[in-house]
Amino acid sequence: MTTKRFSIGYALLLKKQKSFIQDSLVNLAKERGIDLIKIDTDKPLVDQGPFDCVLHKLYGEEWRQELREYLVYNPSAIVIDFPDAIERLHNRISMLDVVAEIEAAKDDETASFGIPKQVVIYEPEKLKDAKALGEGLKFPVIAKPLVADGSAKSHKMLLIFSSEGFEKLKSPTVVQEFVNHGGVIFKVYVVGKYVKCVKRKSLPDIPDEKLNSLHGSLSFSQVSNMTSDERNDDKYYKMLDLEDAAMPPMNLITNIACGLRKAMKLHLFNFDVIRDTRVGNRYLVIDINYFPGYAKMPGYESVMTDFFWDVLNKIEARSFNCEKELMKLVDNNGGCGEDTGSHNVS
Ligand SMILES: O=P(O)(O)O[C@@H]1[C@@H](OP(=O)(O)O)[C@H](OP(=O)(O)O)[C@H](O)[C@H](OP(=O)(O)O)[C@H]1OP(=O)(O)O
Ligand SMILES: Nc1ncnc2c1ncn2[C@@H]1O[C@H](COP(=O)(O)OP(=O)(O)O)[C@@H](O)[C@H]1O
Ligand SMILES: [Mg+2]
Ligand SMILES: [Mg+2]
Repeated sequence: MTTKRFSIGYALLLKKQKSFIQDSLVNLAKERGIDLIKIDTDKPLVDQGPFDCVLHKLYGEEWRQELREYLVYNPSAIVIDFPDAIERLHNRISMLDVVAEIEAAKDDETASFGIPKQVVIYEPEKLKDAKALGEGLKFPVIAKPLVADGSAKSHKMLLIFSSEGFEKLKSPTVVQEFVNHGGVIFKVYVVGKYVKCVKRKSLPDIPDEKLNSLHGSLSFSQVSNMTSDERNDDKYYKMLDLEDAAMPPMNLITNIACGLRKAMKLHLFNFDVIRDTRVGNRYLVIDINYFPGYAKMPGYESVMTDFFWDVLNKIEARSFNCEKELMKLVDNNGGCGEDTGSHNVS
């Protein structure tokens, strides 16, 4: 008896291909009857395959059209994930708005979650002092580029201690309250129903007493991805032991992960969480990333292969079908319809 083989076409930037498409993943998937095949982005997608599934981290209207056309000619194919759903993660305001959508229903008695106070500034050059930021925001703050499109620029942040620090801001920016969190962030990787939380080093706390002596701003980028050499240069990181940091309650993390997954209609993402040390049992979501660096997740090969298998064997089918319905609605009406199918997924 021959068992059916499946094919997954992947369209990823070279950097992502190098980190994600490792031999260990390709071989494990192959053993489970799944062939991972590179999509040639210089050729029309419809001329390639046929693929049972398309996995991608590419953006832009042209690519969206290619996916649409592919589904017209291959109506049974599955696209992970739908570009319209990914899009909200390219803006640091719409990205975190979704947390409020799931907030009320999911707090439990022992811990709560939310997002830090933040405002969006479209013309930062006109910003003179913190009062213009409105009620409730106080120094220090972090300025983050509004656009989170994966470019190096979109990861460049400024930690601002006083009004002079605003002088450096140029493009539309989210100004977010810096929350002391013990120098540790929790990265929660979501792959379909699978949820994995890991600890990473973050920015050090800024004690109130120290704030008076700090002025202007300090720039930084992708702290949690710093190499150990970079960190070893810094005495704060030498002192900080990740092992000592307590993990957040797993039921809270799983609730947030499931809530986000359903609300965003996405299957592949991670989110960064910090523990507000002023409160202790309050957790703040600060960042959500589409298709993050899964290869850094322990045992990523089997997690991804299990997910692919579930998708291809239609265990995850209803939520994907829902996205296809949405795609039709977008085609016909230029807008999104109601979510009808993703709530069956736990
Ligand atoms: O490259 P990696 O493995 O560090 O993964 C990056 C992610 O790191 P993480 O898994 O959260 O530690 C990274 O997460 P952060 O934004 O640094 O929290 C992003 O997801 C990044 O993608 P993009 O630049 O926003 O498109 C991810 O980059 P790409 O691999 O998608 O280019
Ligand atoms: N509100 C905040 N309070 C304290 N630290 C923060 C806050 N927001 C971000 N950080 C720190 O800055 C880092 C980068 O911010 P993040 O929003 O995750 O951007 P990126 O998309 O570049 O990862 C985080 O990993 C964390 O170390
Ligand atoms: Mg982040
Ligand atoms: Mg990010």
